[in-house]
Amino acid sequence: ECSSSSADPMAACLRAALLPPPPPSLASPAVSDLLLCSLLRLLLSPLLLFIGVRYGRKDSPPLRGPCRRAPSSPRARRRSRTDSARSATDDGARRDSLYSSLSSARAADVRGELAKPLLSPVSGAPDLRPSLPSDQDLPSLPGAAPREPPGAAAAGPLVNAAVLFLLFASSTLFQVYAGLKVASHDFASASPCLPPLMCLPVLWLNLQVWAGRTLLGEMTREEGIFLPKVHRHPVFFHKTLAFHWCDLCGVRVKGSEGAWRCRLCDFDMCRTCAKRADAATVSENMLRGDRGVREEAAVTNVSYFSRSLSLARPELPLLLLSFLLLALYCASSLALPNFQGLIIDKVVPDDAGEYDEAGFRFYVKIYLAVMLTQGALSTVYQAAFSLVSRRMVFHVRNTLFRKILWQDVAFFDGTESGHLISRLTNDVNMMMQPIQTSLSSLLSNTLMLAGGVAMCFYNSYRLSMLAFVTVGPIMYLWDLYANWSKQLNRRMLSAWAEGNSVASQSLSHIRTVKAFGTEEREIGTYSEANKEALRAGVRDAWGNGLTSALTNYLDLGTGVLILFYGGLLVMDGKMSVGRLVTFQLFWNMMNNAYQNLQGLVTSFTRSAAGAEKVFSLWDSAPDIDPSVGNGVDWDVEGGIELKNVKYFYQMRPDNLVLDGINLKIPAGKTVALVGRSGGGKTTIVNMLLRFYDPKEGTISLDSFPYESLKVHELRRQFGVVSQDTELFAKTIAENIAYGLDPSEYTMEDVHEAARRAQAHDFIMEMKDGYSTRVGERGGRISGGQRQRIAIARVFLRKPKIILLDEATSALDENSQQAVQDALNTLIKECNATVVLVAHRLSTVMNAHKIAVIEKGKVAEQGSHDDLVRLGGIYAKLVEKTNKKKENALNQAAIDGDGDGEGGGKKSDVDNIDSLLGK
Ligand SMILES: Nc1ncnc2c1ncn2[C@@H]1O[C@H](COP(=O)(O)OP(=O)(O)OP(=O)(O)O)[C@@H](O)[C@H]1O
Repeated sequence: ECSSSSADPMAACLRAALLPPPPPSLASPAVSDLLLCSLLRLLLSPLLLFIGVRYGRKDSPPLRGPCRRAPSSPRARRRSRTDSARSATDDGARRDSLYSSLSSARAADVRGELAKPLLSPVSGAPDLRPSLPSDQDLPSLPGAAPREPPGAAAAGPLVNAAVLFLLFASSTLFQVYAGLKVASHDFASASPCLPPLMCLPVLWLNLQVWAGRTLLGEMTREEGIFLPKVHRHPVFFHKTLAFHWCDLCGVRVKGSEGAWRCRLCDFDMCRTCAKRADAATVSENMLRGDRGVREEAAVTNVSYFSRSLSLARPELPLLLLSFLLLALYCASSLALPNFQGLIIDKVVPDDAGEYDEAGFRFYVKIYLAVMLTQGALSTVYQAAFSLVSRRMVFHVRNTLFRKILWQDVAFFDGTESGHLISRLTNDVNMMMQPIQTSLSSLLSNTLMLAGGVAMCFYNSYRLSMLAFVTVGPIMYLWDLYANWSKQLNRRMLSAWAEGNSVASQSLSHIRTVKAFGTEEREIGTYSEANKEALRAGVRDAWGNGLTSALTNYLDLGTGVLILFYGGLLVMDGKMSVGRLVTFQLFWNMMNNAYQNLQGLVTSFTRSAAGAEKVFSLWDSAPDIDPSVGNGVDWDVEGGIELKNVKYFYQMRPDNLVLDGINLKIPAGKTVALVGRSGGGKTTIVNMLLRFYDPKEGTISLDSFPYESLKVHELRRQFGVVSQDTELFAKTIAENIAYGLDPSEYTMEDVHEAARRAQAHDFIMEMKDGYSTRVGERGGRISGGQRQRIAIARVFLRKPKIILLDEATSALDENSQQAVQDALNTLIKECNATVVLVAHRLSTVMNAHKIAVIEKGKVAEQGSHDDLVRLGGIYAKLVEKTNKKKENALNQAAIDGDGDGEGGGKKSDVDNIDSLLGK
C-alpha cells in the first residue's frame, strides 16, 4: 500500500499502519504484538532492576559500634521509631536511678563520668548521653574512608539514574505502540472483551514502571546512620556542605571537610563533633521540651492535605456552598464543547448542500446562556474560596504563634529567634501557598478531569486510547521532579532560617556590630545564607523547566497524533468534523485540568517541606503543660520550700548546677541568696518561676507541689526585677501595666506605682511623659530608668512573692542608689515574700534569712547574726568587708579624703564576687 499511487505517499503509509482492517479476533496480530511486548517487558524490567540494585547502591559499608544504620524498610523504620520511643520512656522511667548516681558525684565528677567512652555508661544507670560513633567507627563512615572502590560508590547514583531512564523510555515507547495498535484496530465485530483486553497493557505498563521505581528506590536507598540519642532521624554524610553550621558546636562547617546532615530537618553535625565521645545532646534549633529533644515527623502529601482540610473545618458552611457552586460551574463547562460541536455541525452543509440555520441560531443562544451562567458562578465561588483560604492563613499564623509562646523555656534556650521567625513566615507561607492559591482549582480540576475523561471516551474511545498513553509518563516525570524539588525546598527553608537568624542577631545587637565595625562581615554571612537558598532555587527552576519541556513535548506529540488520526477517521467517514472538534475541546479541557492538578500535586509535594516544620511545632506540646493542674484559688501566703532540688540545663547536661538544694522561704520574709558568680542563684530564681522542672526533688508553694498547680496562675503570684530588664517597644505606661488587664488598673495607679518606684519624676521630665515610647528593648532610656520601670511594674501588680535578681548589678553608682532606694521601699511596703539575689553584702544584711549557695548546695543559712556567729563562708565575707572598710578609712585619713572611700569605689568594698575571689 505504501507504494500505491497516492498523492501523499507518507500519509498513505501512516494510514496503512494505523488503519489495517484485520479480521477481528483474539488471536489477531495486534493482540499477539501487544502480548509479545508485555512479555518482553516482563523480562527487561527485572533485568534492569537487577542492574540497578546491584550497581546503583549509594550507601556505605555497615557500621560497627553504638551507631546503627537507618532502617531501610518502612516496617523496620516504624519498628525502630517505636523502639526509640520505648527506650526514651524507659530512659525517663529510669532517670531517677541516673540522678541518684549523679547525686553521689560532685559536678566535677559528673563531668568526668560524662567524658568516659560511650561504651561504658554510668554503672547501673541508663546512658542518657549521645551514642556517637567512636573514633574506630569513623573511618568506616561514608566519606571518611570508604571501603568500596571509590569508583563504585561514585557510579551508584549514575547507574540508578540510567536504569530509571531506561525503564521510563522503554515503557513510554511501548505505551505509544500499544496506543496506536488499539486506536487502529477495528472492533466492529470483535468479541466485546477485546477492547478492554487491548487497553490492559497500557495500565500494566504504568503499574510496572511504578512498581519498578518504588522497588529500586527502596532497595538502593541511601542509608545514613541512626544516632537515636543525638538526633531522631538518620543522618547522611555530605561531602560538600557549603553554608552550614554544626548544631552541636555551632562552628561553621568547612566546605572541603563535609559533614553529617539530616534530610528531614535542619540538623547538621561537623566531623569533629561526630568524633567527640563527650558531645552532649545539645543540638541547636531542634524541637525540645523541658525533658528533651522531640521528633520532627516527615509529612506525606496525604497527611499534609488531610490536615490542611481539617484546618478548614471552621469554614465548613462556606466551603460547602463554594463546592456546590463549583460543581455547577464544572457541569456547565462540560456542556459547552458539546454545543460548540453542534454549532459547527450546523454550519457544515448536509448531503443536499443545505444549512440548518434555525438549529444554528438555537444552539448559539443556548451556548450564550450557559456562558453567562458560568461567569456568574465562577465569580461567586472564587470569592468564597478566597475568603476561606485567607481565614485559614490567619488561623494558622495565630495558632502557630500561640504554640511557640507556650513552649517550655528550655525550648527557647536551644532555639534562635531567627529560626522561629522563619517558621512563622517562610514555612507558613510555603505550607499555605498551594492551599491559598489552589483550594478551588483542586476541586474544579478534579471535576473537569473526571468529566473530561468520560466525555473523551464517550466521543471516541479510539482517540482516547491513543491520547492517554502519555498520561503515565507525564505523571512519572512530574512525580520525580516533585520529590527532588521537596528536598531543594527543605534546603531553601533551612538557608532562609539561617539568614533570618543572622539578621535578627545582628539587628538585636546592632550597637555591638557598629562598635566592632563588623557590618560587612554580617552582611556577608547573611548574603551567603541567601546564596545557598538561591542556589537551591536556581536548581529547582532548571528542574521545573526541564520537566515542563519534556512533558510538553509528550503532550504536543499526543496532540499531533490526535489531529492526524482524527483527520484520517473524518476522511474515512467514520467521524463527523463536529465530533472531532468536540473531542479536541474535551481533550484540551481534560489535559488542562490534568496539568493543573499535576502542578498542584507538585506544589503540594514541595510545600510539604514547609508543612513538616509547621506541623511538628504545632504538635509539640510543652512538657510544662499550661492546661494541667489546679488553679491557685486560696489566699496565697507566699511560703516556698525547695526539697533536695537537683538540676542541670538541657543544653549543658555536663554541668550539674543545683545538687540537692534544701531551702525554706518563709511567707512574708526576705531571703537573700549569696554565692559566687555562676553558682546557681539565678537558676534557683528560674526554678521558683517554674521556668524549668527540677530533675529531682520538689518545690512547693504554701505546701502545694508546683506540678499540682496551673503554671500560668502560679507565675502570676510573682513579681520579678532582674539584672537587665528589657522593655517592650511600647509607651512607658504600657510597659508599667504590662500583663494586666485594663480593667485591673487606672492611670492613677500607674502614676502612683511609678512614684513609689522613684520613676515618676524622670518620666514627667520627658516631653511625652507616660506616653513616651521606649524603643526596642527599652533602648531609648537608661539602664537605671529601665530598672525603676520594672520596679513600678511590681508595685502595680502587688504580687505575693517578689524576686529581685541582682537588680542593681548592671548600674552605675548613682543609678544603683536610686534603684536600691526604690527596692527598699518595695520590700517594706509590699508586705510580700522576697527572694533577693545580691552581689553586695550591704543589700543582704537586713534579710531575715541569708542562704549561701556553694557548689550547687546551700552551704549555710540563717540570719546575718547567726551566720557571723557560725564562722563559715559568710562570716569570712563580713570579716573581709570590715577589713577593707578599715583600710579604706585609714587610707582616707592619710590622703585627707573626706568621703572615706580612699579613692576606691564604694561598691568594691562589699562586692561579694570580689570578696569570694571569683
Ligand atoms: N540557659 C542555660 N543553659 C545552660 N547553662 C546555663 C544556662 N543558664 C545558666 N547556665 C549555667 O548554669 C550555671 C549557673 O548559672 P546562674 O546564672 O544560675 O549563676 P548565678 O549564680 O546566678 O551567676 P551570676 O551571679 O553571675 O548571675 C552557670 O555555670 C551558667 O553558665
